[in-house]
Amino acid sequence: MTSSQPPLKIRISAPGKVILHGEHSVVYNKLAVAASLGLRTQLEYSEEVERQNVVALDFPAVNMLHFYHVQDLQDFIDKPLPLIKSPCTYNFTHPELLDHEEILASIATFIAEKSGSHRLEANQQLAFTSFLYLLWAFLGPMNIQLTHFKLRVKSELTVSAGTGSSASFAVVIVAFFLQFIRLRKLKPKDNYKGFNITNPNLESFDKKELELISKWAFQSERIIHGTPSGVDNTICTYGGLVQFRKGTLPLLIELATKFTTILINTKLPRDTKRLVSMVAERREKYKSIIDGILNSMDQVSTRALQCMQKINTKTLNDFELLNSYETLGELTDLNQNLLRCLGVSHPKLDEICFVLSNNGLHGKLTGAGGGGYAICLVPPHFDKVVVKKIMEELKLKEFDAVLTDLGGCGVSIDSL
Ligand SMILES: Nc1ncnc2c1ncn2[C@@H]1O[C@H](COP(=O)(O)OP(=O)(O)O)[C@@H](O)[C@H]1O
Ligand SMILES: C[C@@](O)(CCOP(=O)(O)O)CC(=O)O
Repeated sequence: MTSSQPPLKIRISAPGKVILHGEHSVVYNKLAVAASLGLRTQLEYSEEVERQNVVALDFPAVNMLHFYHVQDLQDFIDKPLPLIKSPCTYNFTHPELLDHEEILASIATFIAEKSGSHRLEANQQLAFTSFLYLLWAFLGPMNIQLTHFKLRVKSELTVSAGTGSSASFAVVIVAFFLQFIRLRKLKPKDNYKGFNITNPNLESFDKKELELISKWAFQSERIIHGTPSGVDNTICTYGGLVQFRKGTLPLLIELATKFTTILINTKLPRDTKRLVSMVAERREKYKSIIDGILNSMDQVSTRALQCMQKINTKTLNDFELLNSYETLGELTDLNQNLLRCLGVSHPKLDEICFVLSNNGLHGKLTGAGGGGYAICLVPPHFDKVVVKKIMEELKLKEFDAVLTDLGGCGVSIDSL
């Protein structure tokens, strides 16, 4: 991205996530329990490209391969960054100082002017807006002359299905800008605040950097979701198992035990923003009733977390293990019914849960609902032949079903 230095290559990846308990209620400060997935989003940045003066943005998950003139992007990031305080107080460690709405308005104008011939679809527009937002926020205040590059972000996750594709996308882009600044040893322009990078290890991010990545990915989630709770960007940054309550520090739990799940895709698209605002409308109309449901969800998350933590200690005997999984199954049924009361289930999700319960397992939707994925924990003692049979039955009903373990590692800098 900068001239006069050897071409750079960077690879970053981040996991997707599942919410085990607490979707929707987490928006109202209730407890959520989420885990990362083995499925990841991968970013590849390369300055070894054939076309000079051209920036290629390749986001295959949303069918977007666009080319822009380097100078157009340079002019864009050289504009004064809209801030709520003076530039001398800002650098990339202060996302809270951005004038979010003003930046989005400038980006919308830029996209309208420069994307003339490419008519962007809604999912492409959101991805591109998020990229430009982060590009400007990180590199706008830096002394930098952009040159040609190619940025490709591919993903093993299904987009818009509740497994955190947007947070995972945001995390790799943010982590990339941070890594780029570290490798290029960029310095701020005179009118912006200086900063110190204290982590000497260029192959991983330290605690402070991870905090920053999660914070910035939250900004991107605001663009894509409107009013995110913050659970998705947290789990996609840190990986493992996360106990999350809005406004408090997330508690990270390292998984010592294998938690196997079946993930079942209804293949029905859904819109998180719409589902979250639908719950808000329902709450407005039936406040005390919905608050009762949200409080029950908080209790479900608390009990489920206790159970998982017990299992994670690896000290339970067979009987205790069986009991803990039985409780987890009952809590899953309870939560699915509560989510149904909130209006975020779907007949296809209910059908999946019915197939599972008919065969001795328990399922619930995961993420915003309305379609997307259902999740089902498989106890270690559960008959593998029955699991196979269930998966075949689900496939016959045209659902996609995969077995996967929870707890992939968080954002990582991958070797080239
Ligand atoms: N790999 C990706 N590449 C580009 N954009 C992505 C990618 N993954 C997600 N997005 C963006 O995030 C949006 C999906 O967000 P959302 O509906 O919250 O789904 P999810 O529940 O999977 O996070 C897409 O419309 C797109 O704008
Ligand atoms: C419904 C909600 O709790 C989870 C949304 O998850 P997803 O977008 O479906 O991955 C919203 C949020 O936490 O911001």
